[in-house]
Amino acid sequence: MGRHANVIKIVGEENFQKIRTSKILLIGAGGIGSELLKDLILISFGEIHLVDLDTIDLSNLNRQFLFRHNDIKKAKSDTAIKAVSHFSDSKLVSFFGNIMNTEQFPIHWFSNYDIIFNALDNLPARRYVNKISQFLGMPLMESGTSGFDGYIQPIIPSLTECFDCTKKETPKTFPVCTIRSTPNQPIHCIVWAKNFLFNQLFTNQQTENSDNEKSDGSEKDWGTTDEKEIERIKQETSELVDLQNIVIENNPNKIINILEKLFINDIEKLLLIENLWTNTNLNNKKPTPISRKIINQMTTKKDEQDPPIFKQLDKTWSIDEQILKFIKITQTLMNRLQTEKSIEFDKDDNDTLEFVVTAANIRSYIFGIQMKSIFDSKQLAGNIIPAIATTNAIIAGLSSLSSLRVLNLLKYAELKDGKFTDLNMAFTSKASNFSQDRYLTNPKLATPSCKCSVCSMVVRGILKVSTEKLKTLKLIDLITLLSKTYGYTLSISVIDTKDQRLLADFDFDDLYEKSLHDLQISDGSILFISDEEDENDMVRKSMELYIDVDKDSTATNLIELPKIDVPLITVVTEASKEDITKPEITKLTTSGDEAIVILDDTEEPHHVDNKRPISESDDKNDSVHKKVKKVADDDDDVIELD
Ligand SMILES: Nc1ncnc2c1ncn2[C@@H]1O[C@H](COP(=O)(O)OP(=O)(O)OP(=O)(O)O)[C@@H](O)[C@H]1O
Ligand SMILES: [Zn+2]
Repeated sequence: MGRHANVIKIVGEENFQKIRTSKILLIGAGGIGSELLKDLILISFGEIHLVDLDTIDLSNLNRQFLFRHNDIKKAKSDTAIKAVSHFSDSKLVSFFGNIMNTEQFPIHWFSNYDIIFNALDNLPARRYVNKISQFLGMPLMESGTSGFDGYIQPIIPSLTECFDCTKKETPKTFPVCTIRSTPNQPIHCIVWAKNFLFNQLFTNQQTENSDNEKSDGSEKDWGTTDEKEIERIKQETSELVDLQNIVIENNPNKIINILEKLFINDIEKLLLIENLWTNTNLNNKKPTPISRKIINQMTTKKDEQDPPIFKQLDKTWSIDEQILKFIKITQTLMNRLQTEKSIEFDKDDNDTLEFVVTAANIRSYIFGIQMKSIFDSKQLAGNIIPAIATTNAIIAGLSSLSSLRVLNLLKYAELKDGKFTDLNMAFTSKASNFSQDRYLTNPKLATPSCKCSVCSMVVRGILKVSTEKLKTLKLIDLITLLSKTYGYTLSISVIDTKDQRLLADFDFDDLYEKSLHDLQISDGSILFISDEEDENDMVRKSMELYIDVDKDSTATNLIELPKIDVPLITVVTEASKEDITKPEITKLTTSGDEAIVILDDTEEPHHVDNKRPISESDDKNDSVHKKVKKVADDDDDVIELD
C-alpha cells in the first residue's frame, strides 16, 4: 500500500490531488509547530513553508522532538525542516524571522498560501496573523496549549468568529504600591526583585542617571508637581544611582551597603509612613528590618566555601543562608557586568535566578511572608506552566485534521448553502467549561461577533501602490478616490494606526497636499478611515486600509483600490461603544503570556525593553475609534515593568 493510500481513503482521489497542490504557511516551530510540521507532511500537502524567529534552546529539547543537543543555537525553522526532509514528499521551505516584520513578510507574500497555521506562543503575533487573515480573507488554523489544556480554533474570515472576537485573559497585574510598600504574597516580592531591583542594578543601568535635567537641558517631568513628592523621588533616584555605582565599581566590600539600604534603611522609611500601618481596613502587616548583626556576620563569611544546602534547590534555606547567597551571587553578577555591560533576567540563567530568589526571600522574611525554594520561585519568576508534549501532539493532530474540513477536502464535509456547517473548535480538559467529564470537547464555531473591532466593526481592504505612486499620491487625492469609490464624504478622518497619528479630518486639512510618502506611510502601514454622520443617523462603515507597496513595479501610476462594498450603517452610540470587544491591551505585554503588568494610577507610563521584539503593529491599530483626533490612550495608568 502506497504511503498516500490512507489519506486517499479519507479524502478521495480528487481531493487528494487538491492536497498535493495546496500551499501551507506554518508559523512557529516550537512545541506545536514541530508536531504540526510532521502531521502536515503525513497528510502530504504540496508545499509547507515554516517561519520562526528563534534559535534552539536547551530547554526546548524535552518536547520539541525534531531538535537535538548539537542543534542548540541553530535556527528553529531551518533545523526542523532538515530534520523531517528524509520522510517528506512535500516541498519544504524555511524562513528565519519575525512574522510581523513587513519588510520580510509583506502582505502579498501571505497571499501565496491557501491556509495559515498558527503555532505561536504570544498574543501580539497571534493577533497580527489574525488580522492578516482578515485582510486577505484567508483561513487560519489557530491553536495553543498550556500544560494539559489546549485548543484549536479554525477561523474563516466573515463566516466564523476571529481570534479577537472573544476576550483573552490579560496578563497578571499588581498595584505598584503593593509591590513597593505592602507585599503580602511571595509573588509580590519576586516581582519586586525581578522587575524592579534586578533591572535597576544589572540591566542597562547606563541609561539611568541622577541628573535632574533631561539631555535637552529642560527639567525632568517628575509626574507630579508636589514639591515633597519630587524631593522624595529625587532622593530615591539618587540612592539607586549609589547602588548602581557600587555594582559598576565592582567593589565587594560595598555589597553590605546594598543590603543595608534595601533591607534596613528602606524598611525603616516605610515604617515611618504611619497610615500604611494604622489603617485597619488595609490590614497591612508591619515589616521588621533585618538585623545589622546578621548582615555583618554573613558578610564575614562571604569568601568561605558554599554550604552544602546551596545545592538543594528544592529546600527553603534559612534567612542567614539567603543573605549569604545574596552576597555571593551579587558578587558574581558584579564580576559578570564588567564584561557583559548589561544582564537580563533569565529564569534559566542560574546567577540571575538566585539573585532574584534570595532578594525576594529576604524581603518576604521582612514582611512575614513564607520564603520559597529556588525551584518553587523559578516557576513563579518565570511564570512557568510546564509544557506537555502530549498536549501539543493532540492539538497539532486536531488542527491538521480540521484543516481538511476548512479547506473542504473531506468527502463528507460539503458546503451547505455556501456555509461550512461541519466545523468545530476543540478544547482539551480544563480549557473548556463544557468538559467537566470529558477530555475533549468540540463546540460548533460561532459566527463573527458583531462587536468585534477586528472582524466586524470595520471593513478591510488592501491598497496596492507602486513605490513611485506613493511619492506622488497626495492625501487629498486618496480621500477623493475613497469618496468616489466607496461613497464616503470628503470630510473623512484618516488616521495612521501605527502611532494613531491624525492625518486628516473635517476641520484638519493641513496635510492634504502632502504625498503619502511624505506622511511616512509605507509598506505595511494601516490607515483607519472613518466618515462623518449622514443626515439620517447613518454613516459609511469605517475601513482599515492596508498599504501594500509593490516594490518591484516600475509603474508610476500603479494604484489598485480594494474591491469591497462599504455599507451604510447606523451610527454607533457612545453607550453601545462600551460593549465593543476591543482586543486586549497587547501593547503592554512582552512576549505575550509571560508579561507581568503593574497597575498604578499615580505614575506616568513607562516601558522597558522586551526580550522579544514586538512589532509596532502591536494592536495600537485596533480601531473602534470613530471621529477621534488623537485617540486617547485608555491605558495611561498602566506601568509595564517587565
Ligand atoms: N512573531 C513571531 N514570528 C515568528 N515566530 C514566532 C513569533 N513569535 C513566536 N514565535 C515562535 O513560535 C514558537 C512558539 O512555540 P512554543 O511556545 O511551543 O515554543 P517555545 O517558546 O520554544 O517553548 P515554550 O513556550 O513551550 O517554552 C517559538 O518557536 C517562537 O520562536
Ligand atoms: Zn472578530
